[in-house]
Amino acid sequence: MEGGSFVEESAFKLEQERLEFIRQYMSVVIDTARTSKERFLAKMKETFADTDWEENTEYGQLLTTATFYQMSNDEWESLKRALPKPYFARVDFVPSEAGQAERLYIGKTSLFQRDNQEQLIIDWRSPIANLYYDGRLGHVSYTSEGETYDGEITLKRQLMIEDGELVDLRDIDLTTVDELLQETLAKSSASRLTEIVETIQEEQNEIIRADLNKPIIVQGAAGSGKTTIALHRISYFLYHYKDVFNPADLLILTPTVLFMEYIQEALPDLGAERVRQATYAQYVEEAIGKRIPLAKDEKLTEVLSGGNSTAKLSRIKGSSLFQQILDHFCEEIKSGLYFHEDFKVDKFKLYPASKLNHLLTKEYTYLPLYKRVDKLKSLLQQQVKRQKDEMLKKITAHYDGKIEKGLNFKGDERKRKAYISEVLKRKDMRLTAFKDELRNTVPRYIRLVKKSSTFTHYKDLFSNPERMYDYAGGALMMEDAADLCAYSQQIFAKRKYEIEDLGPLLYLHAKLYGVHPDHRAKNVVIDEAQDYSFMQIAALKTALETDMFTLVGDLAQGIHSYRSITSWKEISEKIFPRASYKELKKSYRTTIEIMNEANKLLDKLPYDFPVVEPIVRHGEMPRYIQYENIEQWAEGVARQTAKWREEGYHTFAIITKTASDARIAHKVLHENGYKACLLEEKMSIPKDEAVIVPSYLSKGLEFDCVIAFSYDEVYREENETDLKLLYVTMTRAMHRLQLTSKEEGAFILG
Ligand SMILES: Nc1ncnc2c1ncn2[C@@H]1O[C@H](COP(=O)(O)OP(=O)(O)OP(=O)(O)O)[C@@H](O)[C@H]1O
Repeated sequence: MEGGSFVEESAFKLEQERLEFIRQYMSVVIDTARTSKERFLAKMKETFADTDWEENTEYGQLLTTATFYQMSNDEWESLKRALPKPYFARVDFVPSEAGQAERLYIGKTSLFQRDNQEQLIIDWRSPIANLYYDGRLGHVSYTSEGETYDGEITLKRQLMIEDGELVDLRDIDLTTVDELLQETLAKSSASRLTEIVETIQEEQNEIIRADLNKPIIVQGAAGSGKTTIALHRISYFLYHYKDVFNPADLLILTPTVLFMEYIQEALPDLGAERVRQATYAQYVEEAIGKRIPLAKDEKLTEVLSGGNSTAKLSRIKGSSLFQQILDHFCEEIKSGLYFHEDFKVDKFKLYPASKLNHLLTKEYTYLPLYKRVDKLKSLLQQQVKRQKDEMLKKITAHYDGKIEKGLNFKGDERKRKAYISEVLKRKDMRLTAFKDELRNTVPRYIRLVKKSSTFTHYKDLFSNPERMYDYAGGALMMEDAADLCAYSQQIFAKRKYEIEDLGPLLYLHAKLYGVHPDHRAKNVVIDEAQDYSFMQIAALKTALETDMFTLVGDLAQGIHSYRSITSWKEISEKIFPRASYKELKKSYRTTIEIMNEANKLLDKLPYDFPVVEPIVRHGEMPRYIQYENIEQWAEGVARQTAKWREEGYHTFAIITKTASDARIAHKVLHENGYKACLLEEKMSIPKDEAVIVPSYLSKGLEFDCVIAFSYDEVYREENETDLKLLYVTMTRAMHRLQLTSKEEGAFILG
């Protein structure tokens, strides 16, 4: 323990004793959770053989209640996980009403006494735990189940526990800077995202605990904890709705499979391992139930080399205007479904076409288009069933009447017989035909409605530029409509689609067929949301039939802005009008020196991005290095990373502008005997090797030390995407950053 006044020492000892007891108690609870009472008692005696626990009635009582501890498997698992570090903070709270001080120990999972519900450890997600994150010493209040509780915090203590041992404790008063946060941030990264429950900051806590029944949009600076906070919000959500919500109904959308791997390890710690994860493309395939072959996405590379003639077309396909176009298109598809003939069985009119059309267009509007047709089909089937006997009766009565008349016929006997036999024959034929109709009329009638697949309709949309122009209602130039159609048809001809088609395809599918409930999610978290288009997000909302979204992103890192959003305004106004909007301006990842340098790039962007405030943590100044030849560069990398390793850093990345320089870096390092792994979209990040990664794939990731590398490709100030990519590159570094290039000025700054 550091420091060492008498008071601190005795406090330390008391905390140590409590920790020891709680850990023993937890072990017993864990071990005996599923065993019988007898075994529990034996185990208890054995465990506490040397403890004078019977003397202490409080502890004695506590132990006997452990036998009644009924736990779910999940609780049991999380208790096991919590054993090395059962809690991390203590808050002493004196409620205004009862006046009795409560000692609240806050941990990752709760532990309570079954008989009197006393909380031995309070889950960080519980309402009262908010006192730790939100409350200062002195008067405070918190809300639980709609009720507000007032009181006073008399002590707020951080407890550093490692492998079951209390290592240090720190009391926080009004003036204390958060040393624990500083220490945590100074540590080396593990190439994996971790939970941060001990050091969640107030601005982050507000987002985690924001109204769970409302969508939320978060604009957060690079390294402000967006991904981390989004995962903690999921954990908070699952905790609060654990009795009613299945984690599999929650979906996290990540930019790449690589990123999925990156966040994977934080999920179990947050009790969110069963949450679904997918990329947008994967999800669309699942929702539509078909594989969608995608053309190689070379747009970013084109943009970076100063081109991309199709950027405008990408933007159109992702815009709210395109949603309007698709809505008009669906209207047209709908009018193609109108019934023109009345529905009849035999000679009986069971449903006039006008009534069916009314149901199709006015009554069933809550259903996707083809689902309405399915509903009409079952309606007609029911109608047939209901009226069958009546119709049968009428047909029979008709012929029976004729037979009756025949029987009474007073003329030629031969003619009478022939007449009756003819009537009987006709009756027989009609009844046979009637039975056949009963079975087949509905399917035959419904078959008049021509159904086509989502893909067929989608391709059809691009077959007629005039029609597209009309749908746009003056918001699209004829020339653009023609380009859009010609360009898309060219891709379709190769039996491919492009990324930009995914949103419209999902939207159209949702409108025409709907998404099966098994493939829907009730709550969605989108990370790197700035890289999505309006259309992609609108399609998701329509397909999932919910607006329960958490969107986190950073517009300054919007490297696909030629096809994605450039402001949150339209998203919040047109898609999520109920959403709350929050901003995170502090960066927890990077040192002041690195952040200040990266901030210079924001100034050069044509937007009003706020300057990012780094949390006070100093490091070395980023270094710009010009190498003479590439072999010399490779040697430098080997030397530098070895030095960084000696300084205690573990994760290193060589970040290039695009894949082409990444391949060069990989080749030359390999030839010079340096082991580094070239990261591609579908790989996971190795833990003990430096990685080489193009900037756009490095989004969301972080490394202790970053070497930016430019060989053939330089960053140009006049190109917005270049500025953003360099910003992404620089903000991946937690502690050290070097920018290495063949040419001077390759990194705009320096
Ligand atoms: N309150 C905190 N306590 C400790 N560490 C934190 C805290 N907030 C964020 N961090 C750390 O800061 C780093 C950045 O977090 P994260 O990756 O979630 O940020 P981000 O906003 O998603 O970044 P980017 O937009 O650059 O991808 C992580 O290492 C995370 O653990």
